[in-house]
Amino acid sequence: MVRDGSVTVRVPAKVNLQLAVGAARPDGYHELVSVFHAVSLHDDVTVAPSDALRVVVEGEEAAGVPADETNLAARAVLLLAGRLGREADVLVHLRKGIPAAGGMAGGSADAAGALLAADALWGAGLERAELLELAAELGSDVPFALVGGTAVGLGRGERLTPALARGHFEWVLALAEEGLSTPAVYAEADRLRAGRVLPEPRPSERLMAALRAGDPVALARALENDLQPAAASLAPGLHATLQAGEDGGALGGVVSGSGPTCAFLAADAEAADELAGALLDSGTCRAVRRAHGPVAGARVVEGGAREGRGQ
Ligand SMILES: C[C@](O)(CO)[C@H](O)COP(=O)(O)OP(=O)(O)OC[C@H]1O[C@@H](n2ccc(N)nc2=O)[C@H](O)[C@@H]1O
Ligand SMILES: Nc1ncnc2c1ncn2[C@@H]1O[C@H](COP(=O)(O)OP(=O)(O)OP(=O)(O)O)[C@@H](O)[C@H]1O
Repeated sequence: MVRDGSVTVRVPAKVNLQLAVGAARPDGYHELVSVFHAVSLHDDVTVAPSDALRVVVEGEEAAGVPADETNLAARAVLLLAGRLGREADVLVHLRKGIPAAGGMAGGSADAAGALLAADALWGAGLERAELLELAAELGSDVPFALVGGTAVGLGRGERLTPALARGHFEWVLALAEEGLSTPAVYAEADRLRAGRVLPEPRPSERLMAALRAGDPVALARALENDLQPAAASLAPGLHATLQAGEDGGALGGVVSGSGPTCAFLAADAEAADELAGALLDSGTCRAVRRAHGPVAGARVVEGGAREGRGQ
């Protein structure tokens, strides 16, 4: 939905190629090494002048997304307006293609998109570093949605360094019937690992080498996620989905972030199409999406004077 004076930003979903989770910190967050990878599944966030802050949510993945001030995109607009000392009098329109509570950072993507769109609409001209700082206040995954590509996140995931990566990867995403709550999955991981001495999370050398080489076979073998046992403990159907991906010819598969979406790597576009069909036929998921990565972070696609600003 585009109207006069509006700005639309496209924001990608993410898959975590590696998610190494350390011990819980005193602030309740876990120390991470998160290798983020932006994929072509996306949301479109449109911000337009209005008499008050309003939220409208549409699109094939709109179910379960709040259309009020608790929406992360609305919180982003309120945060930026507060920083600028102005009213947040805009209509925020979300077209959701990223599943909610799916482990693909859909809410974070919308927050990043709303920040960039409102910045452009209001002509605020924030520096990239300022936008990244506001993004980190909104959530650990929000800075990456601005940056995109493939990047390593440290700390609680918000301190980003671009990864040396080449090539283009074909993904098949298996979407689950029910979402999973991110805090609940971290809490389940703590419960499952109670009493164990946890090593400090470190970037996987073989994953980094696979990315540098642009080698999908090596990348598929290196996918790892410390939250996977916790996600599968809360959603036991994930075992069958992962097995169906393997049986359907995936090079490798992993639960994305806190789940329950499963991400499978395919050798090429043709293999990905076949795998998508096999996963759908398996009856182990609600829906299947094809995607490729890496793609750019949040970028203005309509309206606004500074297209591509987020990259
Ligand atoms: C699972 C991931 O998606 C992987 O990228 C992220 O770690 C989650 O990022 P997010 O949804 O942006 O998370 P936030 O909104 O910052 O935090 C939500 C909740 O997740 C848990 N959380 C999040 C990040 C982190 N490093 N440790 C945590 O324990 C905390 O319970 C926190 O209260
Ligand atoms: N714009 C939004 N899109 C989706 N969910 C939102 C949004 N704003 C708030 N929410 C709420 O946040 C919850 C988590 O949503 P989100 O889609 O970000 O989860 P996620 O993809 O699992 O997150 P992550 O991968 O960052 O852990 C939803 O269940 C919903 O109630």
